[in-house]
Amino acid sequence: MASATASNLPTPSNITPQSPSTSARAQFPPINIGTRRSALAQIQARSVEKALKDAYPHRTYNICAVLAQGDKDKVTPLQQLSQGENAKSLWTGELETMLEKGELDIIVHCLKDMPTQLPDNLILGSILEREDPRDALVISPRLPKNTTITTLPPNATIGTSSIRRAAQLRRLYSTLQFADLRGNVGTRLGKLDAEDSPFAAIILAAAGLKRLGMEDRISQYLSSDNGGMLHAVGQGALAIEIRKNDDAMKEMLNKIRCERTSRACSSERALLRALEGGCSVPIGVETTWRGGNGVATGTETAQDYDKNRKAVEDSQIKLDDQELVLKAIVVSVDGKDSVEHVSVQKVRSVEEAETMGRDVAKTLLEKGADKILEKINIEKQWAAKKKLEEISVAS
Ligand SMILES: NCc1[nH]cc(CCC(=O)O)c1CC(=O)O
Repeated sequence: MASATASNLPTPSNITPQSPSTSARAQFPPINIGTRRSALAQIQARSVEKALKDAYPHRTYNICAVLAQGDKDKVTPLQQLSQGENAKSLWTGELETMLEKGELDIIVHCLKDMPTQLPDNLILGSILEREDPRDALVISPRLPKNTTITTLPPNATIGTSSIRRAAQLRRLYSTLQFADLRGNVGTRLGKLDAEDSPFAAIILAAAGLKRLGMEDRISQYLSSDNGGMLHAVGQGALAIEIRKNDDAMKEMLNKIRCERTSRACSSERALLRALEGGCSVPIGVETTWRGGNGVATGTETAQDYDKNRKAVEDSQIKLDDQELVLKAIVVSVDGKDSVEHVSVQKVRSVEEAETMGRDVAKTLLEKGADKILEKINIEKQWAAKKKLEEISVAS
């Protein structure tokens, strides 16, 4: 009889209790997640682990935090470190070797730190939803709380090792001074706050401060309409690097990617790739979305920024029908020469976004960015040559 047959089948009460996750855990090896060792890097890795866990709760995950070469050498100016063959793997070299060997399955990066060209057998597997991409002004605790980039004392020294940041600020605020400031976010804040600090303020990515829960240190959000600063390519977005042939991982990552961020950041990266800039070349960008019929967007004021961004993202207008606004600037190191361009366009895929980025690069070059970049490259070669001489004298 049907009922007798049915009662012979295993039911929840007569099988050995075993949750689906236990059996799956035995079946699948853990996913090894690589990251750098800073507090921020580890928070980022945990947020990716969480996103993966939510999407694939039956899998297990390990986070492996590795000390990068760029974190070890705190003396050589960044501009010189990013020279030659190994330039591109300064922050990611060790991790990439582990990924290639299969010791890791994914690496979590700040997209900003990822070179536009990856090793042959590795790819960018996924770009996650972007956090605030803007730069932020963080002032010394000795200055009045409402101090902004325009009300800093004359000749104030800004701590930053980013020539993109320094060049853009030199261009607009000629009295400001700049001094090298390296280390992870905590180190930089510590140097700003120290009794004998030479710095009146520093510039950091808002995303990093927000992820660290230190949003309250932000005195001013900088953007095209606020302080006249464009952020770095990919700033504020997390990216995952995987082995090119790891189809299973590609499939898994599809569940945690963000199409909007992928399109915006791909346009930025295509632009950078076409200009052949290394990480320290002064190229600033800003991508925002404009939602169809009159929905507000952009970067009108620091306060409106989040509101407008959310308004467009939550609007009924489909992503395909929204317009991507890509602003870009190339600045000479001294801030005296600059070329800007703004393009507004619907992009219906990552590929279309990349084409848009390349087109903007072409326009910038035609407008004179070629001369600015040429000069920077000559100066870089000089610095590299000097560094080589130093090394050969020392060894
Ligand atoms: N240069 C290091 C770096 N790489 C990414 C971030 C911030 C986080 C992000 O962009 O996602 C930072 C720190 C900073 O610039 O303040």
